[in-house]
Amino acid sequence: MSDKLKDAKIIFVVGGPGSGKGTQCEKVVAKYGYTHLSSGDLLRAEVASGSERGKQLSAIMQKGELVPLDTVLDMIKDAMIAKADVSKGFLIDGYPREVKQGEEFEKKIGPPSLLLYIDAKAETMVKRLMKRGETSGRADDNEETIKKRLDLYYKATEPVIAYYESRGIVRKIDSEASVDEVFSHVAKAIDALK
Ligand SMILES: Nc1nc2c(ncn2[C@@H]2O[C@H](COP(=O)(O)OP(=O)(O)OP(=O)(O)O)[C@@H](O)[C@H]2O)c(=O)[nH]1
Ligand SMILES: O=c1ccn([C@@H]2O[C@H](COP(=O)(O)OP(=O)(O)O)[C@@H](O)[C@H]2O)c(=O)[nH]1
Ligand SMILES: [Mg+2]
Repeated sequence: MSDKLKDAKIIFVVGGPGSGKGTQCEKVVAKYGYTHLSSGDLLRAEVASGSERGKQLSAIMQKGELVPLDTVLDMIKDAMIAKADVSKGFLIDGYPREVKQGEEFEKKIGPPSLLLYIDAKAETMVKRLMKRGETSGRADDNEETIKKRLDLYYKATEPVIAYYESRGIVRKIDSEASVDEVFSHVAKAIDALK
């Protein structure tokens, strides 16, 4: 476990593609001043840098597959350490994507105190992502890749929720309602932490 991060408050934000993780995290940042780290955003920043590693990542993400665990975890850890002294807490958005990622995170960084499970119907997620794709410029917001991301979510990521449920830290948030309505439930879950 990392020393600098040993007392850090950690919240995992897990949900399908387009469930609204990023949207809710922004609102948490505004209200609570937490540090928002989206594993997908970190990876996209690496791609945008044009580095050799970024090129490899881009190919994987374009297919909707998962990049190697160590790559993502190192990026998250570096970003957390950079903020450790000033952060009130960390929102880890879009990670863990599979149980193994959660286990490795805890070994290298520490345990989460809450897992926000942002839940929407598959149909809703597809609709939102197709709409977002009109303006997002994200190479993976297209019908074919969305389908693969969804399949992988159900196969690899849903088991993550069951894994943490047994530890009693999962709060399931229905994200079919309006953004503000959903946020009221997110805020309740965070307030209960203190
Ligand atoms: N009605 C409604 N729409 C939402 C809500 N949250 C997000 N959306 C819409 O759904 C789209 C996807 O939301 P994001 O926050 O980008 O979803 P995400 O879970 O971060 O998805 P990835 O970036 O693919 O990880 C956005 O463009 C929003 O317009 C919500 O609570 N209610
Ligand atoms: O821990 C992660 C997070 C993201 N990704 C890759 O980045 C893409 C976009 O992830 P993001 O969380 O932004 O979007 P979502 O999964 O919600 O579509 C995924 O499809 C994966 O290819 C990954 O491999 N590991
Ligand atoms: Mg996102």
